[in-house]
Amino acid sequence: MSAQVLSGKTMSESLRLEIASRVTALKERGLTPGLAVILVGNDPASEIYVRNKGNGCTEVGMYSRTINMPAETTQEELEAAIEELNADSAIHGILVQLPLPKHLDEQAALAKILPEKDVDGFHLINAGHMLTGTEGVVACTPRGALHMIKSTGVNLSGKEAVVIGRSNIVGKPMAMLLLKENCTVAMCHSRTQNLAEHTRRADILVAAVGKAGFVTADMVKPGAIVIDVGINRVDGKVKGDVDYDAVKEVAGWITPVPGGVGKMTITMLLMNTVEAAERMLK
Ligand SMILES: NC(=O)C1=CN([C@@H]2O[C@H](COP(=O)(O)OP(=O)(O)OC[C@H]3O[C@@H](n4cnc5c(N)ncnc54)[C@H](OP(=O)(O)O)[C@@H]3O)[C@@H](O)[C@H]2O)C=CC1
Ligand SMILES: Nc1nc(=O)c2c([nH]1)NC[C@@H]1CN(c3ccc(C(=O)N[C@@H](CCC(=O)O)C(=O)O)cc3)C=[N+]21
Ligand SMILES: [Mg+2]
Repeated sequence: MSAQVLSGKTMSESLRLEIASRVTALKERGLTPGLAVILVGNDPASEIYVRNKGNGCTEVGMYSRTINMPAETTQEELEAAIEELNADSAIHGILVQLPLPKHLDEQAALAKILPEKDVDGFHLINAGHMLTGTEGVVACTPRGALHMIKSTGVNLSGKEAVVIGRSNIVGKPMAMLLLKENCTVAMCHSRTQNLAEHTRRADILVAAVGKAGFVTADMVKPGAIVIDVGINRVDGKVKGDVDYDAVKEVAGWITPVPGGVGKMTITMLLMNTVEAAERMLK
């Protein structure tokens, strides 16, 4: 038996129709939702992501702006660009593409974004909402991944969830969302001993490691929900963190790369932006 494929493309199509109709409703009230992306330097992977975001905005009728800044931009210049977008009434969502060049302070830059315009959910206020389970902006990748997990219809309460990776942008918020769904959650990382013993217990396994083909079939419990967050460039192709062909013979559900979590991340970014615009009309 081969796993059911959870298509981020198919799920995004219906979600983007819903987003587009909410954009239309806002436009009828005189407000066009706007998303601004700040890109410092020219990392090729970031440029693909920025392009996909721009196309997504066009697809749902949103306004999109990309601010390209040179690699040698100073902290003061970056923060001034953020402040300008905070004050701009055409902009409802601000995203600072990470990672920033090494000389820049990421946390200080994120702290400058108005929490209401922080559509990434990376500001400390939104990170705090995530930790306390109160209402705030939920980070796009974990939000998209949870949507895919829920689409299986499996009752998550009491299930074993294992997240590999503990970054602030993926692993940690993903673990918090699964905890909120009453999963028993383990967060694994590079210091974890006997990783496969943890992953083999997982009813829900999320891989956010950044290593192509890292999760092999022997690490997966038969019938598990396997969510592949990884985006790795291998010989010019995009590959996930999961050894897809082998794992799909063991898992119950699996997400492809591309066309999986990455697609949903963009969709949830559009969702967070339309929600930010709606809050401004309330
Ligand atoms: N699909 C999407 O929308 C998105 C995809 N990504 C992709 O997801 C992946 C992860 O991204 P991100 O969280 O930012 O990456 P980071 O590099 O910030 O984090 C990687 C995590 O993996 C852990 N790790 C590394 N090696 C091992 C190992 N051998 N065993 C167990 N754990 C290990 C690290 O542990 P430690 O903390 O101990 O160092 C760390 O917690 C990347 O491929 C990235 O491109 C990222 C964002 C969005
Ligand atoms: N402030 C900030 N927020 C982020 O959310 C953020 C970030 N910085 N830095 C980089 C990572 C990476 N990330 C991706 C999102 C979507 C795709 C994506 O669109 N993937 C498609 C296309 C992949 C392809 O090019 O083929 C897919 O998987 O189908 C990829 C990668 C967001 N991140
Ligand atoms: Mg990182």
